[in-house]
Amino acid sequence: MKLVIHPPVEPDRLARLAAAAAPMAVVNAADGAEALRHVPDADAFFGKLTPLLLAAAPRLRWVQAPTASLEHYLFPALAAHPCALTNMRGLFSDVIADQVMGYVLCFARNLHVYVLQSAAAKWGPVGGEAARVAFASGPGVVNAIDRAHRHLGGATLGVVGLGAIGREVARRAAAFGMRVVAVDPRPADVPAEVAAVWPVGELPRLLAESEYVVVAAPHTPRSAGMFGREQFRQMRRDAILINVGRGALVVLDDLVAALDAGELAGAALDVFETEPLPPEHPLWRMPGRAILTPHVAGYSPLVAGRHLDVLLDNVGRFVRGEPLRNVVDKDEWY
Ligand SMILES: NC(=O)C1=CN([C@@H]2O[C@H](COP(=O)(O)OP(=O)(O)OC[C@H]3O[C@@H](n4cnc5c(N)ncnc54)[C@H](O)[C@@H]3O)[C@@H](O)[C@H]2O)C=CC1
Ligand SMILES: O=C(O)C(=O)CO
Repeated sequence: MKLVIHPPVEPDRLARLAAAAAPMAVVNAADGAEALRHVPDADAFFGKLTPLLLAAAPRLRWVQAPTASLEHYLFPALAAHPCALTNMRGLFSDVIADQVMGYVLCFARNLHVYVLQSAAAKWGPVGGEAARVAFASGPGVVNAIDRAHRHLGGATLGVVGLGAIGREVARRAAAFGMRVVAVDPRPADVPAEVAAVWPVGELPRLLAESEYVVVAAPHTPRSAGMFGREQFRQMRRDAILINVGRGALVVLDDLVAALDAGELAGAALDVFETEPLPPEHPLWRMPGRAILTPHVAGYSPLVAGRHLDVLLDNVGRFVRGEPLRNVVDKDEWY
């Protein structure tokens, strides 16, 4: 048996992989040519399999993708191939959900605006001039400053894609007292904290009800462009869109137009149609309404170890003929 790795992994990871794979041979291919020389008798592949490599690998029974997302790894010939495909989903769900709650808290409490004001030594509550009053609220009086600062308790958060990330978001949001609803074509292990899960056709209902809409779905042919002007018009005018799934799901020109038209109140994006987001993009000039992070929601010191654990676990399972972890249902993607 043979496992081909390409692009190559670092020597310490290779040593651990080789130990887990024994007696399967492991080839850490330095370049595409070396990978192509070795795939004809490969049983397993880890890394970026290309259509050329797949066509040259008649014995392949397992492909492990190095990411959770598959738009750069899954192509029609691989989707039609009988080999098992596994991915890295679930490794960063907790830390991504933490970041989502960070966005939610920023918009609820204007923290991102106060960070900008702190840098400029500016005192002034969002929603009004309060230099004259220490605490603006009075008994029974709801003023503009009150209205500009939101309660999370009782607010509705809609999750689009109730997978590993979506479920962690749901648990955290519920802990803040939020009501959580979701759409997902194949919901599984739905947490008790989720009030309702609907099919994707019910997206307009989720958009109409949610103050916060969290996109945590993969980029598939069906989800591309899922959020355009029509969907923004279905959102509440005070809604915040949060995208930690994939950039291709949200049409950014439409988002900018919708923000300008006041069809929604703000957006927090970690992923973009084009990464890096070009410096001339209008979203960079919407402070207060847009929080932009450079595809970092999945980073933490724990993730590299979890990544290696999945790889070692799956290599061992493959050698022993046991069911693999994180098997992808290719029909779900194509
Ligand atoms: N921002 C970042 O750094 C990261 C982003 N991601 C992205 O998040 C995505 C989700 O990751 P996980 O939750 O771990 O994956 P997962 O596979 O556990 O969950 C994805 C969920 O989305 C659902 N889904 C599929 N198509 C849908 C659609 N059209 N509408 C609504 N739901 C749909 C699936 O049924 C599944 O329940 C990944 O595919 C990846 O693109 C993943 C890791 C890091
Ligand atoms: O694994 C993925 O899909 C990622 O986006 C990692 O950051």
